[in-house]
Amino acid sequence: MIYLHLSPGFEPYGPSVPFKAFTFNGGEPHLKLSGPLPETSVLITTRLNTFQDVGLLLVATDALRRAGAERISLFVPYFPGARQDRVMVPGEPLTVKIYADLLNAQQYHQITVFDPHSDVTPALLNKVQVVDNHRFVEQCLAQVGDCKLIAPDGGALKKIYKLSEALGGMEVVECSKRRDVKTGDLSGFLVSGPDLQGASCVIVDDICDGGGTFVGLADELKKHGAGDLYLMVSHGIFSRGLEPLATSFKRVFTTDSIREITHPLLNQVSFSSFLPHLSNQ
Ligand SMILES: O=P(O)(O)OC[C@H]1O[C@@H](O)[C@H](O)[C@@H]1O
Repeated sequence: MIYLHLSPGFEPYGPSVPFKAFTFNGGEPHLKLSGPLPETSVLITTRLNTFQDVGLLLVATDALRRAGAERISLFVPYFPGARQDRVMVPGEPLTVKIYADLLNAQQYHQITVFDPHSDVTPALLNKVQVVDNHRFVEQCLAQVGDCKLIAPDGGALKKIYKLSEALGGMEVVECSKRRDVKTGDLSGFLVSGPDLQGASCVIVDDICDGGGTFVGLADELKKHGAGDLYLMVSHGIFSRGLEPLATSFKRVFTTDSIREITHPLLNQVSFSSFLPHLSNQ
């Protein structure tokens, strides 16, 4: 097995394929392998945040096949469009299916995704392997100590109970989002379950985008007497930066599935530490 790392930061574990990638002045992605392939089995690792990233992946896949690769697998920790996994109102696209169809057409030997937003992503992909968040959360919890797991909404419950079981039965606090009946906008949270007085709490979710969900939930947990608050999200988009989270959370944990970030509030776990476990796929 050899690697082709399309995104910086997913450090090679074992031999990797040298290549040069660039974008033509007109905006088209291009890539050239720097020599013959030493092996026919290749694992491509990549971040896919934009259609441009997908374009580079497709040209890389084609270049590998033309160079003799027979078994190409893909590791794409953050699956793009995964939140647009249903058409809520007429006129919307089903974005996750567009990406899934494009990748399925490449006939990868296996596609590995990390903690996808919902079951729709793996359902749409052929030959998919899902890496759950258990190892990531366990690694982060070692730095936090005794705490309760917070499920931010009903959709997160199934996953968080599996996580709790994997971690030896950690206590789960169930929360649910309250929405304005007219606009559907988030208006607050309901927190139910054990006494939180002075307890350290860890909110676990798949994605932090703007962070509004978690700041709102943190406020509610504080009203219930919670102690130190931590946030663990598999995919850190942080579209408003980390600052809005700084007053609510003692520490934020994420992976480098979206990009590499350095911030005093943040602990970032690199996928380079997970890649060894994928090398036999
Ligand atoms: O409040 P922000 O960070 O924008 O959004 C994060 C929430 O939006 C959902 O898709 C995620 O699963 C998470 O619950």
